[in-house]
Amino acid sequence: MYSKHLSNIPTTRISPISRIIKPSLLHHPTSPAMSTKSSSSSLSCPLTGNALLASPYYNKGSVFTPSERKTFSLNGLLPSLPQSHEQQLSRAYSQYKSKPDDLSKNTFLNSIRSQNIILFYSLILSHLTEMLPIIYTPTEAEAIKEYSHLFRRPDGVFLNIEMSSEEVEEALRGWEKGRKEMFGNTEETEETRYVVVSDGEAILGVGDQGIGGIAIAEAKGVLMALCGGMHPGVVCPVGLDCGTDNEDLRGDELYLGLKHGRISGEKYDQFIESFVKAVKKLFPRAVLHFEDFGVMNARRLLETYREKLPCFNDDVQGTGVVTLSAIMASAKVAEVDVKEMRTLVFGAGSAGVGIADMLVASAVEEGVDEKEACKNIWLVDKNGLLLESTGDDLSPAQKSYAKPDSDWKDKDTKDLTKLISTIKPHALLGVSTVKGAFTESAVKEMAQHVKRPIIFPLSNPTSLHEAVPEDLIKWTESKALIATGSPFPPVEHDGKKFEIAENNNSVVFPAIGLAAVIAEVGRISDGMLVEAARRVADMSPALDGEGKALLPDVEQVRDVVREIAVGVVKKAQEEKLVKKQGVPMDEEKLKEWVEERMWKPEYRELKKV
Ligand SMILES: NC(=O)C1=CN([C@@H]2O[C@H](COP(=O)(O)OP(=O)(O)OC[C@H]3O[C@@H](n4cnc5c(N)ncnc54)[C@H](O)[C@@H]3O)[C@@H](O)[C@H]2O)C=CC1
Ligand SMILES: CC(=O)C(=O)O
Ligand SMILES: [Mg+2]
Repeated sequence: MYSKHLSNIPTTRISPISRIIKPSLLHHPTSPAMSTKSSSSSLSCPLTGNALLASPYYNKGSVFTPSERKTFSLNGLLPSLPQSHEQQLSRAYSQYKSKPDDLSKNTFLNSIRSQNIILFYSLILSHLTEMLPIIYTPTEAEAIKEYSHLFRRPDGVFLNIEMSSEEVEEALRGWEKGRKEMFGNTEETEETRYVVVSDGEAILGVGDQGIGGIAIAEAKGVLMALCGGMHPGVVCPVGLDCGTDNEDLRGDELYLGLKHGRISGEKYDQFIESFVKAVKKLFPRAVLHFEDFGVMNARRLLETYREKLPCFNDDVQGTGVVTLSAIMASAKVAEVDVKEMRTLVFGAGSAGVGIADMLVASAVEEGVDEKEACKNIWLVDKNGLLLESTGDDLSPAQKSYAKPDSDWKDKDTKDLTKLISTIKPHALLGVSTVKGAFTESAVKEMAQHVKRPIIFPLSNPTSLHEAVPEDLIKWTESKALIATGSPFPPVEHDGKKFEIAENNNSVVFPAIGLAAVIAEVGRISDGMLVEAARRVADMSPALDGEGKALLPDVEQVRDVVREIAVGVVKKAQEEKLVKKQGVPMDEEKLKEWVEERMWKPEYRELKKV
């Protein structure tokens, strides 16, 4: 299945650097980013001398050619001998390796990003499995906790709740002006196309990180370029500083954000409204990505803005999509019909309800009645199973899943093992941030009722996983079908190897974002999201044999992203949501069209403006 989708991609023009970067990333050495015209191999550069060396977008460091050194007044500003991109990568990699721990590696890579984006992205793409956990979960969570201590230079827009709507607009306008000055307004980076925003309240499982939350917006923006092929110059990270309830941060004299408690209610809503209005006004073709908002806001904001502009909540919808795809793949392996599956979601917060909703959306697409679909999903939160009697304490989104109390009279609604014994779920999904919550007794109970227990401990970072794969394999005698929120190495058991899929929204949001941007969709529909999940499930390696991962390997993320993006654009075409003119209808042509719009981190010859 996997190869069916990935085989017919033409391999063309392999540059020498293909020894380091996968050939599939080098198909279009001169590819444009967001433009419909193909660009020439050169790039117009408005800068010279030290200003050029200081620009991460044009800087090539030791790779500047003799003629570029002459044209751009660089002679004397660099050591004499020009080197190749490969040599530069090799030097950067040995510097990276010399760093003593993961956090220092994270700092090192971010420092490269602020010096030279081609080097940064090409280095990571050549060591994706090794470096993704350093720039993303789990290490990024540590970096965010230390944000105010590690801070060197800002990247993105810092907005705070005390700003008037005029000031919010002015700050975003200032960002756009600086961006245009930097790029000299080239065709491929004409305007901001993707805005990632976080208010820092629920960061990667490590809670309220205040203004440090801007770093998750940066990291997700980096993944948009790295995995999604969005030109890094059209991505705008935004941090919304609304105060913090994290006492440690407030007590830290180096903390860089507002030192009062979080402001909520009307003032918060007005602040968000002025931000979204300014985004719509200043970046009319942008897609807005919400990241790591608190449980009281994530869903609510998505519902408020979903019909007003193309926007997306990654924790709710991205997690929902990737989990749905792993469930679809597991269902094929376990030979159960997804529509009939019983699912217990442990942790009924943003991610938990998002997953439940995606399961329902997919069942509805298959013709199942929405209420019936909800009956097959049980949500458990810190006070136990969600019941109708808990009504007032439940959010509107949670209420659809609350079970009638009459069905649960005399039954335990709190203990996980007992819940499993009553529900007999096919799938158990953990998004609770409770380390070790999937105990041996709970897992063994599950394995008594279904042939292939589908168990996904998805909480991040790694230290918060509800169970570790090794135990799940042992407790179920290798029957469990597993996916985890952060990466895990394969498990060896009884002489067999079991690959563990990383079920992280990073596989899907770059594709959904890319598709939404290049096709200029009016909104992001449930149909588009379900199609994204189907595309990923069709590429599941687990369909090719026992022990293989449920989800595609991270090393193939670019190819996978392209396939998903094609599906999403096609669905948007069916639903008449595509505003961009001339988007091909034919699948093969569409594939090429998407590929041509994926930015790749390769040096281009610089020419004077
Ligand atoms: N793998 C992935 O792609 C993603 C993973 N996550 C992870 O999922 C976790 C949850 O994230 P969010 O939903 O955004 O947070 P959230 O705070 O909205 O939800 C967590 C929920 O777990 C509940 N909970 C706490 N203790 C519990 C207990 N003992 N039993 C049952 N439920 C309990 C909380 O009351 C809350 O409703 C985090 O660790 C996050 O990093 C989130 C998004 C994507
Ligand atoms: C992966 C992600 O978005 C989270 O853990 O919040
Ligand atoms: Mg998140």
